[in-house]
Amino acid sequence: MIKIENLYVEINSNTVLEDISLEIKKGEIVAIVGPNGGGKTTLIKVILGFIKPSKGVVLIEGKTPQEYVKSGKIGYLPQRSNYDRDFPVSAFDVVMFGLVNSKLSRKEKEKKVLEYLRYVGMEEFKDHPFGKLSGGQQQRVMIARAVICEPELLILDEPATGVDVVAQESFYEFIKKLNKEKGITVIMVTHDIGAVGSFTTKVVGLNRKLHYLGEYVNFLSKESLEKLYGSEVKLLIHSPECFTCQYFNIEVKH
Ligand SMILES: Nc1ncnc2c1ncn2[C@@H]1O[C@H](COP(=O)(O)OP(=O)(O)OP(=O)(O)O)[C@@H](O)[C@H]1O
Repeated sequence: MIKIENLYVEINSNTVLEDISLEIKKGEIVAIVGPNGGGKTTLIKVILGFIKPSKGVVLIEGKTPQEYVKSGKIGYLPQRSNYDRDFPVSAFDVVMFGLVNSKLSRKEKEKKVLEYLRYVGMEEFKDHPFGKLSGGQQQRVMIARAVICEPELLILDEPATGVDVVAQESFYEFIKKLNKEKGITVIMVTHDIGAVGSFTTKVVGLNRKLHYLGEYVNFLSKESLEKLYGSEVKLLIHSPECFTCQYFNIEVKH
């Protein structure tokens, strides 16, 4: 679905991405990880057609990102901001914004908004002021807005920032469900590789260059982590039940 070849991006004469080549197939869930300033957001902005590469090729379904974006097949959830708690829009209105370019009638749009609010488990909050919802609830509403136009590709930039651990878990479950039921390809920038690793098909480790491309289980080796984050990296294990512990047969002592 996405083909990136020898991509270079320069911003203010600084090379932010250097010689990146990778492919993403339809139906994958891809995690982009790496240290702060490593170029993760820049890479997704290139895929979204917001930033033009200085060199290299980026094709989505054989089209340039700019052409592909015009087809309306990308849903995008930018990095979470602190929404104004008094901003007078309801959860319903926020999801409706996702249909701004749709040719459906008003009635059809309303029906679809309710359907998507139900899908993300937020129908009962439809008339709630968006700013007064919790962080996890706001993210669900924002996801409904990003997917209501039925995209083929969903791009999420640190979607679980500021969302508590329990809400994060159900949020990631929802992403998996979207991928499975609607066949949406998902690209996600994240700092919490431990939480998403078990269901990603591919990990992209970025620190200006492509330091890692492959499966999550191999990513967790000391070498690949040090290569990406430097020699001081420490692996923090969350609980004995976590996927990482089970996979590597790590015993957790309290
Ligand atoms: N508009 C800009 N003007 C100047 N420099 C920029 C701009 N956008 C990005 N950069 C630089 O490009 C580099 C990569 O930034 P980017 O936001 O892609 O990193 P990131 O991996 O997403 O970081 P983080 O994890 O902190 O969100 C950084 O050094 C950043 O300072």
